[in-house]
Amino acid sequence: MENIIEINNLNFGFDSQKLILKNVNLKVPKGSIYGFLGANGAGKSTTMRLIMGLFNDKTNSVKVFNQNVSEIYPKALQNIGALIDYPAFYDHLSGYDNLKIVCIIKNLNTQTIGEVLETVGLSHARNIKMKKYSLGMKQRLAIALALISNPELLVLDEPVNGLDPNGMLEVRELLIKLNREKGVTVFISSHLLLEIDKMVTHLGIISNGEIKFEGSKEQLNDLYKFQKTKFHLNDAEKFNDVLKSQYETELKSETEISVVTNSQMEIAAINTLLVNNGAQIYQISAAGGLEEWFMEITKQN
Ligand SMILES: Nc1ncnc2c1ncn2[C@@H]1O[C@H](COP(=O)(O)OP(=O)(O)OP(=O)(O)O)[C@@H](O)[C@H]1O
Repeated sequence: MENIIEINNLNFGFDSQKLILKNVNLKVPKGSIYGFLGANGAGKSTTMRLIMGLFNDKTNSVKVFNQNVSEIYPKALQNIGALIDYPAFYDHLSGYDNLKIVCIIKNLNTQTIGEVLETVGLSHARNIKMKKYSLGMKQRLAIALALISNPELLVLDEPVNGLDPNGMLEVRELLIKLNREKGVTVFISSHLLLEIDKMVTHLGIISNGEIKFEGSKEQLNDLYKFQKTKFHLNDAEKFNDVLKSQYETELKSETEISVVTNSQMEIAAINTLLVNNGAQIYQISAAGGLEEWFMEITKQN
């Protein structure tokens, strides 16, 4: 599959004393919605700025559209819509007029404004002054701004930050629509795993400047799904002794054991072993799931 963004062995720091990004490798397939996840300060914005050529990568480790970043800008900016910092809008002007100003400055056709406002669901508010826009509407106008040159790639840094669940839903539905209907590749950063998980096809997880996971959604699901399984049962201490020679276990309470498991078959085998040893099983459940797993791998250390 063709990659629209590719980063190979990137090391980057603002001074020679401290690396902010450490041996970062990242591949954003064309046509994907790629979620770039990490806690505050993990290095997401720095990576995005390097992709956009806003920070200088002297090592030529970052490629966009198969070319070194240092060679493609500013021309390639026509083909990339970016939302890195929240854009400065004029509050006393309408959404339409704000976009018009940008079109004039960038020498773009103002006729596309109507279509872009339609895409982001703001046609009804095109003549309303921005000061009356909700946060969700402002965010969608910011995305409209990124879309104005009809780009192939969208690079969005925390576009759902500060939005309420409704605003997040609006932005999510918009991005999925752009991806499905217009084939736009979306590279989106966030620290909100559960929100991002609802829209992405691919994920990269960064922690403390290092990529901890990269792959498709399916690969991610396979990875965390069977990691730990909780067995709720009688006399957990006794049955923990039964399991611990064969499995990696943790005694959680008098009635709970957590076991590292790698497949459904293994969960069934443990269950049989426990029952054959006289255990009464009350409940079997996955420990934590995606969010717990994410917290674990993004723990700053
Ligand atoms: N211009 C800069 N000069 C020096 N250090 C910086 C600069 N920009 C960012 N950093 C540092 O780089 C590290 C990564 O920051 P970055 O903004 O990339 O993280 P982030 O994952 O985007 O986090 P957040 O969600 O908080 O924006 C942080 O320790 C930050 O303090």
